[in-house]
Amino acid sequence: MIITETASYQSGFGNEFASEALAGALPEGRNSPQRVAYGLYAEQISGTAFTAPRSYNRRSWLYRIRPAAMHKPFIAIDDSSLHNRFDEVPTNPNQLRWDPLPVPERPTDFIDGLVSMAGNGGPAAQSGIGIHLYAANRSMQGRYFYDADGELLIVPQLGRLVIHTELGVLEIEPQQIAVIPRGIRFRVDLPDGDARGYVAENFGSALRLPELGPIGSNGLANPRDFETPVARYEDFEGEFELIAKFQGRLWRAAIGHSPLDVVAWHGNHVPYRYDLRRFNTIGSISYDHPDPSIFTVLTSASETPGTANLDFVIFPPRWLCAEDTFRPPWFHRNVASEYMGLIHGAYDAKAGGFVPGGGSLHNCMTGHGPDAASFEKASRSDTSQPDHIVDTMAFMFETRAVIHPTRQALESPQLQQGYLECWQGLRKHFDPSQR
Ligand SMILES: O=C(O)Cc1cc(O)ccc1O
Ligand SMILES: [Fe+2]
Repeated sequence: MIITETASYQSGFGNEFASEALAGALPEGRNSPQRVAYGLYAEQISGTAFTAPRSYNRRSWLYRIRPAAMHKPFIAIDDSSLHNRFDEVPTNPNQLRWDPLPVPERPTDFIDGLVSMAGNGGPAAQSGIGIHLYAANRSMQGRYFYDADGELLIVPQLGRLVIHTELGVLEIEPQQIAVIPRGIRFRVDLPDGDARGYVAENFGSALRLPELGPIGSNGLANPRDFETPVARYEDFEGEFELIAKFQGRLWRAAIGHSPLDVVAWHGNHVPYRYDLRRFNTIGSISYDHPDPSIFTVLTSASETPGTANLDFVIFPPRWLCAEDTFRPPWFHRNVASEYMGLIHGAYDAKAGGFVPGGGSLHNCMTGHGPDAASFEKASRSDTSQPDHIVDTMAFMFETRAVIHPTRQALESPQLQQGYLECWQGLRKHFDPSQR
């Protein structure tokens, strides 16, 4: 079943939201009255320690038809391509690049279509990230999912997703993103049939907006452009399945009703969406290419100040006008590790080979930068004229720890064999007699 009604949203990032699908379902003046209106059950979901500082604390109160505890036992699923085994094969320092996953031919829903490519840390330590791809062609039917291991940042590249969550419905298309908090149950419909994209599974602290420092009180991703759904509930009974991701593997339990039965809720542990085309890009208007941290949409802090567990960074359309400057990304090595994907168009540091739906991995201290063709072009361009970079939307999952590719990523037919060739044509220009 595909539901195409338009979803409704509340605007803002990290707010204390409140929403009810039935008037009067939200208790007034307390969270857990002796009896909740309409015969609902009250249930709290905590996304941070009870005692986390107020500015970090995340929790929501849900008023639902049945409590989350009502389901049959979980049984392990052994053959899933979604997992967190980041130690299966030695991690090599090579520059790696993959072609897009093909959209499957046999019926595959969002959960079955997930393939783990790489990651670091893990759910037990509650730090690090998983990097997964999905390629799917049908809606989840009678199946619901939650991830106890981390928050999910979903970045579609092909096809729309209609994400029905406990707290309401999020619709996203390529160039929009959705974040589903740890533990929140959901199912995904694919209104266009074919769908493909990227998922960062964040085991660490919840994503939040970066500090703006000297930029001031506005800019980058503006808080009011984040949208959280209004309450909407399903009152369905049937022989359904609840899939949990717990400690790196999938578990299945029978459930006799839809767990998306929350009639009203309030709190700040909430799903949200954001349109990357709304990003207010800030860059150099004098000289030099700045560090890519200026493109941070969302960040998951680690215990070390300024050193993120995960930065979600985008490279949107923008003007380049820095003078006497090599304008594309410079050659560099980074103590942090960089997984990149391409949502739309082309990336200005790569003339070929990095295609929408594909991915690249440049790990800690691995040299990378523009390919030979992009270097030659940009080092000769007329920098007295501005360049309008259009038709592009690349992104990076940048993380402080090395990103380990999974066995299935390294054995994948999509792994490009000749990626390093893109730098072999860089010519020696050095001539000590010519300044
Ligand atoms: O490697 C990349 O293409 C990502 C990147 C972009 C940029 O503008 C500066 C540094 C960086 O790592
Ligand atoms: Fe880089």
